[in-house]
Amino acid sequence: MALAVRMRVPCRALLCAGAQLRGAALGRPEWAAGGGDGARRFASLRVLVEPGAEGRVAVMKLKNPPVNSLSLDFLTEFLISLEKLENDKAFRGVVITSDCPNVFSAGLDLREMYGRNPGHYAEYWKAVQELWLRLYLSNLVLVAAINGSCPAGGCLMALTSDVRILSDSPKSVIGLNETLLGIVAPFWFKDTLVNTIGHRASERALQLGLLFPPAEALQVGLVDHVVPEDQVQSMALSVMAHWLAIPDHARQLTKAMMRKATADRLIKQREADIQNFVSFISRDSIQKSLQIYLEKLKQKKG
Ligand SMILES: CC/C=C\C/C=C\CCC/C=C/CC(=O)SCCNC(=O)CCNC(=O)[C@H](O)C(C)(C)COP(=O)(O)OP(=O)(O)OC[C@H]1O[C@@H](n2cnc3c(N)ncnc32)[C@H](O)[C@@H]1OP(=O)(O)O
Repeated sequence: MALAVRMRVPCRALLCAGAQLRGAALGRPEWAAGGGDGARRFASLRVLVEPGAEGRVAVMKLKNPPVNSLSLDFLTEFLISLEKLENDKAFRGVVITSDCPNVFSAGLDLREMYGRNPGHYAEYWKAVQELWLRLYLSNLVLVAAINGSCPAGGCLMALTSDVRILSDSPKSVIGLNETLLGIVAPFWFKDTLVNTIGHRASERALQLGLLFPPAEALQVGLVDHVVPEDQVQSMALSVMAHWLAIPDHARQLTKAMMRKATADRLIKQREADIQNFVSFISRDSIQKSLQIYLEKLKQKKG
């Protein structure tokens, strides 16, 4: 069954309309409701949304195999799902987790940033900005249940949550590793990290492109809890219950007070940030770095 998606904000409507057009062009239904409580359970190709046990909490499962890279299609579907949850007053909190084994998200999809044209880079970057803004300023309580590797854009996504739970596994490394790819984390990635772990720790982590293993991630404050893999989800729900005990209006105003100035920095210069990205990513030297990195990823297998 196709579900209608109502949009409140014009620029979001444009982004989402784009996704529906892309979906239609590919000849597939964009949304399917399922289960007895179909109004509350919905899925797109790449994002599965299930109500949590108590109904006030939804669990969003990222399912863009093999590594949940943040492709344009994925971002668009994720944003539509989030919008639906924000608009449904029954939901007060969302747990974000991965449906792909051992990987929370591999971050931005390198194929969206390599060998494309400037128009594509601009469209892609706008969607990345939108993801960050919508998550960072969300009125919902967001808990990231990080059940695997969480580099770069995956880490950024997790950093927008109110709480981060990381699985205690050697694969579960987390950090902004952009410099290792020969690229530079944008200022709003950096701001989000600084707001979480402070200036000095961020400077070191960003310059060295550090990917922190669980114990170090906990120590530096990048995550709030490290638990065995099979307890990530239950821990996320238990932390969520704690946060939901606070009246929404007071918590939401406090969250906005803490985060608005950071978000406003990007909002005020969104277009310039897109142009920066397009000219940076289009440079021959950057394209070369991305090519080498992609080749390294492929060679890892052979
Ligand atoms: C002055 C400056 C101004 C402006 C700057 C503006 C912008 C620049 C900054 C842009 C910001 C970028 C942030 C990012 O998120 S970049 C992405 C960084 N991500 C990574 O480094 C992670 C790479 N992946 C991995 O390390 C591993 O894949 C991972 C540990 C996640 C999982 O390992 P696993 O062994 O399970 O899988 P693999 O065999 O490695 O991968 C499976 C296939 O998936 C492909 N892959 C992996 N990651 C990505 C990705 N991010 N995008 C696209 N594709 C990816 C990989 O190549 C394999 O493909 P196949 O070989 O099967 O075809």
